[in-house]
Amino acid sequence: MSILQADCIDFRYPEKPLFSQASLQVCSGSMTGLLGPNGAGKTTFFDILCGLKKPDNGQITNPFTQQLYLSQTLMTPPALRMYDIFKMTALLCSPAPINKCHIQEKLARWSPRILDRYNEIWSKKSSLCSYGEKRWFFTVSLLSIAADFYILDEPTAGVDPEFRFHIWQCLRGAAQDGAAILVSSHNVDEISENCQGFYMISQQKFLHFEDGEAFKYHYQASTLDQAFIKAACGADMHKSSQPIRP
Ligand SMILES: Nc1ncnc2c1ncn2[C@@H]1O[C@H](COP(=O)(O)OP(=O)(O)OP(=O)(O)O)[C@@H](O)[C@H]1O
Repeated sequence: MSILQADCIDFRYPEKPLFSQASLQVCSGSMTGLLGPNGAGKTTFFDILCGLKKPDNGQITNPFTQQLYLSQTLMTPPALRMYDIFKMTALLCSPAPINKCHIQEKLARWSPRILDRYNEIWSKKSSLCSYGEKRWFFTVSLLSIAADFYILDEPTAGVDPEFRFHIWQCLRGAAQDGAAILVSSHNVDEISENCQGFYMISQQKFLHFEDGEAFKYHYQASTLDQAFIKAACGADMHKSSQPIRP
């Protein structure tokens, strides 16, 4: 098993410290979640992992050789069709030529009921696609490009429940095929249901939880959202047993 290891990462913007001695692991063949309130630093951390930003201190050991990063915002040239945009993306980031049959073969294994809609969006002009359609189309297309490490920044944001389901099916399929997946979301339910463990950014650290129950237990919360709010407020359950009421 290959493991990406981020050790004791410190990072600050001039006006804002984000990480202090923050550590995290991502293993091949599994999905790891990253949760954190708005502005906690999820995107910044992904940028650090991809070498787009340098940490002030700490070390990243990354054994993966082919990594793909789906950023939070998608901008597509309105005049182009979705397949043209995907082909340009694949030219830039796929180690081998990739065609539609190749993508369909993977989607048929991972989440077959997505295929009809995928084919429909494939030939649609980008200007005629909704944001949610673009989001799920590029997420599942990216997963069909061969890589050993996928980083996805809020892939399900703005996507309806049916296509959120397909996205998670495809993520699960890619992990079962051996990839390491690191995925962020604000939806604690979907992260805890789908990931094999997750990290919550709290007090500039990455706190690891095996599952949603452990998360609720740690924050003495009755719901996952309540646990999230307590973590976001920086409740330190080792120092205080005072519950923070959302
Ligand atoms: N280049 C920059 N210079 C200064 N501050 C920045 C810069 N980029 C981001 N920030 C600030 O750093 C903080 C973390 O931003 P980041 O986008 O990493 O958070 P996030 O956890 O991904 O947020 P969200 O959940 O809203 O997407 C924010 O307060 C943001 O305003």
